[in-house]
Amino acid sequence: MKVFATRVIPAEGRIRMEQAGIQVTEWKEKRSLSPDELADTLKAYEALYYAGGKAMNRDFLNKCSHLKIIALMSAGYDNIDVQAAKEIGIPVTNVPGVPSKSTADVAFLLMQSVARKAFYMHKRILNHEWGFSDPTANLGIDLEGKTLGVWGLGNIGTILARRCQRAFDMNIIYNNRHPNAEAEKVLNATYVSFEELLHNSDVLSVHTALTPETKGRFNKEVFREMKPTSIFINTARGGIHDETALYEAIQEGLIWGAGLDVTNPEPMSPDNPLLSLPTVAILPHIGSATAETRGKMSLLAAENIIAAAKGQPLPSLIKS
Ligand SMILES: NC(=O)C1=CN([C@@H]2O[C@H](COP(=O)(O)OP(=O)(O)OC[C@H]3O[C@@H](n4cnc5c(N)ncnc54)[C@H](O)[C@@H]3O)[C@@H](O)[C@H]2O)C=CC1
Ligand SMILES: O=C(O)C(=O)CO
Repeated sequence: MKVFATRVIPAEGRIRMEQAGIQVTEWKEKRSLSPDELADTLKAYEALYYAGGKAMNRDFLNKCSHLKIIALMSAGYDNIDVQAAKEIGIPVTNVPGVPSKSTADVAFLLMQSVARKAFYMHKRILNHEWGFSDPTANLGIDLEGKTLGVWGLGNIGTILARRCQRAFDMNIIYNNRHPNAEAEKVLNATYVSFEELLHNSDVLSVHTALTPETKGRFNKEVFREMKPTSIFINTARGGIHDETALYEAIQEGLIWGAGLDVTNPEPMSPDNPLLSLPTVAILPHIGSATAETRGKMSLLAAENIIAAAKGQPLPSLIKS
């Protein structure tokens, strides 16, 4: 089988495929191929190893109907029209659960960074503005004993909740499509309505997929319902929050601050006013970016390709 990868992929995954006799070609340029360029390129391949790039809509998928598999090297699959792929007959796989711990760690990092204005303090040092002598200056907020609200208590949200409980003895509330009895038992977490989540969270962390239902959900009206001392965290997808509304909400004191690993669009412009706020911490979508995790993600994507080449059941086929 001949596989085309949309980016240079971790060696673990590439070597695993090569050992299985699969020929892997990687797109090595920094710019992403346009959908038309990618569709043209794929005429010479039987499988797509998607490690990032442009969104794959029905029109694109129609042009690639010969593919035996599209293997995503991500847990999220909002970048592809899975329903269209199913109708066209292209199986799509992802890497569920593999990036969870590393991504929860980034949410954990962001909430502490916002609470203590860490990114802003770093910028001040670079600007020769050390000036800590005033005891009322540079004040952050403590997380100990506060309430973490998780929107979407799945793989990542559950790990974050456990981290917060162990490190800061935080109380856990959550809102999900369905109550999660197992998590409630392990975390002593309480299921609440979306409105209660907004009203009662000191830190509100978003962990739902980006879907038509979650898109743009965190708008000005929603931020208005949150505590003025609260921290908004999003490591899921930038499309879930409205960035202008988020900036205004912090400026107007509707919420205390925000930590984002995902923005809308990506990359975020360096001129975005959010970057100038003391209680904001922004990272360039590095949730899963550790050597260990990316290696494991690349391996599971490779295992899906190998299974497709052998005509075996796919380890992590997206069913919906
Ligand atoms: N920043 C990064 O590098 C990474 C980001 N992600 C993002 O994180 C998202 C979550 O990942 P996982 O925790 O593995 O997914 P998951 O599927 O295990 O958990 C998502 C949870 O959200 C709930 N949910 C979905 N729609 C909802 C709604 N409208 N209202 C309430 N709850 C809803 C689901 O029931 C589920 O419990 C992914 O979809 C992906 O977009 C994932 C990995 C890395
Ligand atoms: O896995 C995902 O969905 C990501 O966003 C990147 O790891």
